[in-house]
Order: sequence, then C-alpha cells, then structure tokens
Amino acid sequence: MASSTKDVEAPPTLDAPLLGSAAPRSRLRVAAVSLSVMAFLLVAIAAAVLYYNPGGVASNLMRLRENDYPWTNDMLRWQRTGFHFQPEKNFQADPNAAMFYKGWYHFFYQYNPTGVAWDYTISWGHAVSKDLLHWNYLPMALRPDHWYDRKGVWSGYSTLLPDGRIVVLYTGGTKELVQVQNLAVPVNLSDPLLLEWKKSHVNPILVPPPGIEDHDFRDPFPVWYNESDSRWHVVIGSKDPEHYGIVLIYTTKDFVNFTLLPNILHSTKQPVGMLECVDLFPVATTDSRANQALDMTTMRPGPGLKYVLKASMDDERHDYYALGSFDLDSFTFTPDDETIDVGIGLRYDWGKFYASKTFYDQEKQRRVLWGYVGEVDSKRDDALKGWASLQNIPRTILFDTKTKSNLILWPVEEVESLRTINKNFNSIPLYPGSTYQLDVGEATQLDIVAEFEVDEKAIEATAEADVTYNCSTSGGAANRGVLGPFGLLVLANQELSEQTATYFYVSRGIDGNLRTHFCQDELRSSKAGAITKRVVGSTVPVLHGETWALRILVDHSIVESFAQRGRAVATSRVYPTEAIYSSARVFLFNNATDAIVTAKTVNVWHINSTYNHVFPGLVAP
Ligand SMILES: OC[C@H]1O[C@@](CO)(OC[C@@]2(O[C@H]3O[C@H](CO)[C@@H](O)[C@H](O)[C@H]3O)O[C@H](CO)[C@@H](O)[C@@H]2O)[C@@H](O)[C@@H]1O
Repeated sequence: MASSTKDVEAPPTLDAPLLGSAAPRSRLRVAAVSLSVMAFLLVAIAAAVLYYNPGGVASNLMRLRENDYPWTNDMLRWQRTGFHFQPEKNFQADPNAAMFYKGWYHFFYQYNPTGVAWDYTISWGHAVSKDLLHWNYLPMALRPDHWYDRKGVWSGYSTLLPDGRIVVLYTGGTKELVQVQNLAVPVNLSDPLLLEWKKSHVNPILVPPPGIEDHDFRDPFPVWYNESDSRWHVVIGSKDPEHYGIVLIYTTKDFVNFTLLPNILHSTKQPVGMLECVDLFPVATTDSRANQALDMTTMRPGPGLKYVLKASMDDERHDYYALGSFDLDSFTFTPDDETIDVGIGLRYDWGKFYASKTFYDQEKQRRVLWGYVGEVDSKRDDALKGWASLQNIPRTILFDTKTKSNLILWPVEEVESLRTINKNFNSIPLYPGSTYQLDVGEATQLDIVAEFEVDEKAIEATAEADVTYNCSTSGGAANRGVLGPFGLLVLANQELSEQTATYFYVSRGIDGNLRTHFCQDELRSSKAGAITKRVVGSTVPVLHGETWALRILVDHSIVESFAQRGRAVATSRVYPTEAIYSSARVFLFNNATDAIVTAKTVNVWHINSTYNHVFPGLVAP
C-alpha cells in the first residue's frame, strides 16, 4: 500500500520560450510587441476577474507558478464542506464565543467580509442555529468603524450576565495598531436574533497598562463573577519582557470602570510567548458529576473539581491546555504538573486547529469547544475557491475519569442525527502489509467508528524498544514497525496514490510498557503541490483491556479524528485531486511487519449535508 507521493508535472508557464529558430529583427520586434500586448491583456483580464469576482474561479486566466495545480471548478467546488460551519465566501477565523439565547445558539466569529485572508477589515460575523449544525447567517455584529477599532474588531467574548443582560468585550486595533479593549451590547434584548449591536460611547474601556507592549494585550474574557461583591474578573492574554506568557486580571462591576489586580492568573513555566484567546473553566473529576458541565462564572473551586487553563500560542500557533487548580483568594491557576504547563504539554488537537474557545451551554448542561481550522493550501488557491478556513464540528469537553490525566473531546451528539446509511463490518483480519477496502459507496461525508485488536502473541513477542518513534518525524503510514501502523485510509483513490492515513503505531518503551502513538499522515493527501503536508499526532493512553479505538469525521477537505474516545484529536485539511466525488474510497490497513490486527467492529455512516444560508428574509452579511 505504501507508494510514494508522485508530484504532478507543472503545466507550461507563460514564460516558456515561444520562438524556435532565429527570425529577422523586424519580425522579432513585431512579435515582441504583440506578445507584450497579449501578456498585458491576459494579466489585466485576470486581475479584473479576481477584483470583480473574488469568489469566482479564474484558473484559466491566472499565471501558473511552478507548484501551482491546475484546479478545475469541479475540484474546487468539491472542497467546500457538507456539514461544517462556513460562510458563503471570504475569510473566517477565531470563534468569538457562542451562547444559547432565547432558543437560538448564537455563534460569533472573526470574519473578513472583503477577502480570503486576514486584514484590517476583520469584523465579527454572526450566525444562529437550533442544533449547532444548521446555520443561518445574520448581518455582521461588529465592524471596524471607530478610531479604537479602525484596524479591526478582533477577538473577545460574549457573556450572558446573571441579570439577563449580554455584554461583548473585544479587542480593537487602533489606527496606530495599539491593542485596546472595547465594550458592545445588543440594542434590543427582546430580539432572539440579537440583530443590532451598539458600541459603548466610553470605548476604549482599557488600554495597555504600564509594562505591557501595545501589541501584547488582547482577547478579553469575563471569566468569573463574585456574587459576594458583584465583581466580574476579566482576563486578558499577554507576555512579559522575558517572553513568558502571562494572563492579566481586571475586576469590574459595570464593564466600564476596571481595576488591574497586582497579581497575575498565571505565568507560563517556559518562555512560550504571547498567549492568545485565553480560556479558563472547571471540569468535574468524579464519575457522578463528570457528565455535568460546569459554568465557570458561578462554580466555586471545591472538591471534585479541576480547572483547565487554555491558551493559543502565537509563536507556534497551537492550542495548549493544562489541568490544575484555581485559587479564588489569590486568583491564580497552578498546573498539576509544571512539566506539562500551558504551551509545552497537552494540546486540544494535534493537527490544524487554533484560537479556540469554549462556552457553557446551559440548555444541555455541557461545555462546548470551537476552534478554527485554517487552510494549508496557497493564497492563490484560496482566491480561486473564494473562501478560506473552517470551524471544527463543536466538541464537548469532559475530564477523563479513567486516565485522570487528560480531557475528553467528542463531537456534539447532534452530529449523530445527521447519520444516514450505515455499513457495519465485523472481525476483519488485517494481515501484515495489507489493505481492505470498505465498500461504502461515495466516501466524502462520513462518520466512521472503528475498534482494533492486536494479536496478543505478537505483542508478547515484541521485545524491540522503539522509544524514538514520533508521528511528525516518522515518515508516516509507509514506515513499518513490528506492531504498526494500522488504521484507516480516507479520501483515498482506488490505487491509494492519494490517501489520508489515520492510524495507531504501537511500540514498547524501555520500561517494557506498550506506548501507543496516534497519527494522521497528510503526506499523500493530495497530488497537488503548494500544500503543507505533515504527519501530526501524539501518544495516547490505551488502558489495560481496551481496544484501539478511532472515530473519524470526513467532510470533503477536512478530516477530524478522535483516538480512544476523544483522549487525543487530530484535524487535517486535505485537498485531494483524484479521491473526490464518487472516486473517494475508504480502506482499512495494517502496515505492521509482524502482527495481525483485527478490525473488531467498523461502523461507517454517511452524513447528511446541513445548510449554511442567510436567515430567511434577511440580506446577506
Ligand atoms: O483577528 C485577530 C484575532 O486573532 C488572533 C488569534 O487568531 O490573533 C491573530 C493575529 O494575526 C495573525 O493571525 C491571522 C489569522 O488569524 C493571520 O492571518 C495574520 O497574518 C496574523 O498576523 O492578529 C493580530 C494582528 O495581526 C496578531 O497580533 C495575531 O497574531 C487574536 O489574538 C486576535 O484577537
């Protein structure tokens, strides 16, 4: 199954020599002039098409560079997802919190209404849903239209106050690119859609305090409400002069007057840089309460609780979390284990996933996580598609009461209501070096749940200590070991020359214990160049007696994979050129050299498409 990536030959560029033998000077001059005119016209037409129709496809007119792939309209159209949230066109990024209000889930997100990349017109997009899956776009909630947000309405948070009011705190980029904090509120609280928003006339409500750089002060988040003195605690991410990430704390009663506390919530143990989109929330650690999510704003620290501090690392652009304790008196977070503090330990997702935030869903008493999944193709390809970035399928968050060392992230239960045709496979033996095609028809929108067992005798016979294995440096699914890799190939063509592999690689450590690596290999996900392709993943705990379990959501250009029922997650953006439409297949594989792996059960559901459309009767945002 292991064939190497074959790069598609680049089509000839307009620079290719057009003249063969020597020609008279006058003819050359005429030819040169005509060529220049033609070239100028082509460039002008291409520029005009892109300017007036940024969402359109201009593949025939654009100048192809060496690595550019000659996408067709059909190929690009296929990359749009079927059941993920995405705006009709242009660029989206950070989820700016969500809330359940008067029967609707409201979702706010960083949105550039004018192009397919981030720029200073970045605004707050707004959409509502009844089920977190079918979305109605509303007019944008906030645009950059004041001096204090002239260079963008950046990230922040919307909070439902105990008295029923709603406040939005957000960072504005001023004309001079100073990061300031601003306040906005809905105009009409009786409107379930919260269509109109007004910014406070006292904005900005906060400017960078002494000692904090103008560009290191962003993403405010009202984290805690102290009922005894009616004060809110608002945290803001930053970094200190030694490059350690820090979280500042302000208190306020009215979201207009703020007091900076002398202490900080947390300073990272390593110099990991600026902390973006900080989040802090409790999780229940006992079985009886594990299924209840807890509202940070009212839940006091106490027995049976742990706290999660999460930050997005601006330096490396990954979302890290740490488990620890929270002391209300000193208002500090202390990680349980300093060696896996924020920025150096656990991650929500080992693939492409950033700037996430959670919200407490009081309707279903759960904590829900959203992050944005950016593009890894070229800016040119985004321009051709007319859109860029996705939001992941919202995930519930719980503490793992079995391992007691990590969170469990799992797609919200509503996704299961989209499942249609189900194919079930049982007890399929996978011999070393084999693949097995799952006959499921068109394999572009799937929910796959699989459990594997590894031959006990092979495990016992494996003495080899493979301590250096690491998903990202392993070379991917083609690299064979005694007990792995084994798993699934999704968005694969029949020849397997295009495939995204999600798999386990089991090895023995020097302590004699088994270690399981959970990886996602994008190296052969597309024959197109100009795409970042990596092998992502981490180790994942597999407890005694457990099978190796995978769940994979496939939705055109996004693959979200969950190992061991959500202990580790990896998300990839992929851009197949052949494994699309009815040519997309799914396979089981075992590339171990010495172990027979059994696919104990595999359930494959087709997933219905959802809608993302303008709210009926309203105009496009
Ligand atoms: O949109 C601003 C908010 O986004 C955050 C976290 O994503 O900061 C991002 C940041 O800009 C970078 O991210 C862009 C994509 O999200 C990227 O396209 C751009 O080129 C990057 O500069 O925004 C500010 C301003 O540029 C920069 O300091 C960040 O790295 C969040 O912290 C912001 O509130």
